[in-house]
Amino acid sequence: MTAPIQLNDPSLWRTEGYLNGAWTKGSATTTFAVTNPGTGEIISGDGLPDMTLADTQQAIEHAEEAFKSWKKTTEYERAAILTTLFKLMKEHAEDLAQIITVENGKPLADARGEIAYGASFLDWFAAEAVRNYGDVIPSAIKGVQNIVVKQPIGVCGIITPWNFPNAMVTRKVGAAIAAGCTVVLKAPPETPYSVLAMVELAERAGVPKGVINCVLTDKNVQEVGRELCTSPKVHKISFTGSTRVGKILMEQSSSTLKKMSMELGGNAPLIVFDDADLEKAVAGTIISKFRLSGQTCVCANRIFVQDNVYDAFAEKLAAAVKAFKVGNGATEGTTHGPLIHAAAVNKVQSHVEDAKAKGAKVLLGGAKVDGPGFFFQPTVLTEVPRCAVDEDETFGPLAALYKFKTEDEVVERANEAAVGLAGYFFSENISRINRVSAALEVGMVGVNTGLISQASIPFGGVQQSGFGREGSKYGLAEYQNIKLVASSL
Ligand SMILES: NC(=O)c1ccc[n+]([C@@H]2O[C@H](COP(=O)([O-])OP(=O)(O)OC[C@H]3O[C@@H](n4cnc5c(N)ncnc54)[C@H](O)[C@@H]3O)[C@@H](O)[C@H]2O)c1
Ligand SMILES: O=CCCC(=O)O
Repeated sequence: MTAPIQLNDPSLWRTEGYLNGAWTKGSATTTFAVTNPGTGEIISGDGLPDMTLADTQQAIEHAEEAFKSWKKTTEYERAAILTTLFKLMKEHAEDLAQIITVENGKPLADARGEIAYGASFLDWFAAEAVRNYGDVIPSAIKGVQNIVVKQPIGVCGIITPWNFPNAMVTRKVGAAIAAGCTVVLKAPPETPYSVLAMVELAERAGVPKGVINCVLTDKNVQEVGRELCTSPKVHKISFTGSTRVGKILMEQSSSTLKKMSMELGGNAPLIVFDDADLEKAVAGTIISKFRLSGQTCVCANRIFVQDNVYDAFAEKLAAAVKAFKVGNGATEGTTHGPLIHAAAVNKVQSHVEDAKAKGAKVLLGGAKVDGPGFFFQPTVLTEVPRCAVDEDETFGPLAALYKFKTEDEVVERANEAAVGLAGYFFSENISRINRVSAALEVGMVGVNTGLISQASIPFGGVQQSGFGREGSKYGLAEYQNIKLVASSL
């Protein structure tokens, strides 16, 4: 099938899975459709193959076979391939961004930003690969030398979400390749084309056959996931997605005691203290809350504002949100795109209705948008009481403003969530900045900023947001085993 959009390089629009260096439907007997959430139109023609359990088993075997030689490549060889892939991404950045927008819906400017972000992980891990240092440890046993080396863990099962269809792939696969691992990648059914385009570029960059394998499916996702988790040939699972699915994968992986990285859901608190610079706080809230129309795991979910600046902050925030241009991400000037599907729109609606029923006031928005595509009005609620938002991330464009009086009270509220991915606060008081940064029970804190994501930072959460860190100097270790070699001299 030809691409539904004009690409400079139409061969980036792949329509099959990828096993052992070959594009294939595998043993699929059915297909699944992909929808443009900005228009509601199906963009996948006759559909993509629903690959099967048998295809996954094959993919694992190919990855296991490829690992035998790939693990012996030098860090410099792997870094060179990652650098080539980085350059190819830059060269094809516009096509890759167009592909994201047509299947995910995000505005083109954001999609271009995601490609730059995604590419930065390849650049980062190319550099990390050649800094894969070991240790020499003083020995307590006379005549014995202790050397510690880091080795690739083996075949990795990688499961990525639709919200960053490109960057979640490069963040994981970049690290795996740098470490010397091979991978079986299960693409998200909502946004498979971005994943396939990256696999195509990886092939062009010289990634040998079997090192990256990609399974496509919607219908068989549970069987495919279970196989990745239970196969004794897979030594690592890296997952980004919901806490609900993360728990299933962890339970399934217990039979083989796999190493796991779990980047799960959040329910980020964002706190505006009365000593904040309100302009900074509004700008930070806009980026944190409304990035990708609220569909990032690090989006602010519960916005706590101190009582004596509450009205002023709410008014400024609503004025800024009113200026959004909501629409199809491919349309020039759109600042905020659709949600991924109708269920996502319904979830936002249910959170708004629940908050309203309990006493919240609608300052702006509050309703679905009629017409094609999956849109919800950017919404600001005030006087928000305890409600569904406290319990669950909305994953949509709803800014729920809670009022608080004291620092102690708000820190306790912020830490009530069972999850702990990101947290943000705004204050110009250095003592408070130190106290609150230390007190928030999250993996990542943004102070006077709503944007924290970069390749160089350890991305990840605590509690039910999962464990493991991606990117940064810690990211490579997720794909490595530490081995001691104690030798008699
Ligand atoms: N912490 C992070 O870095 C991060 C990043 C992005 C999204 N998320 C979280 O992901 C959620 C939104 O994404 P979603 O709704 O697509 O999540 P999801 O958990 O439903 O899906 C994520 C991926 O898991 C796959 N999947 C679903 N069920 C599976 C199963 N039984 N076995 C194997 N794979 C399965 C999906 O096909 C998809 O590829 C939110 O909770 C968000 O916070 C977290
Ligand atoms: O939504 C998850 C990832 C978002 C990010 O890396 O900033």
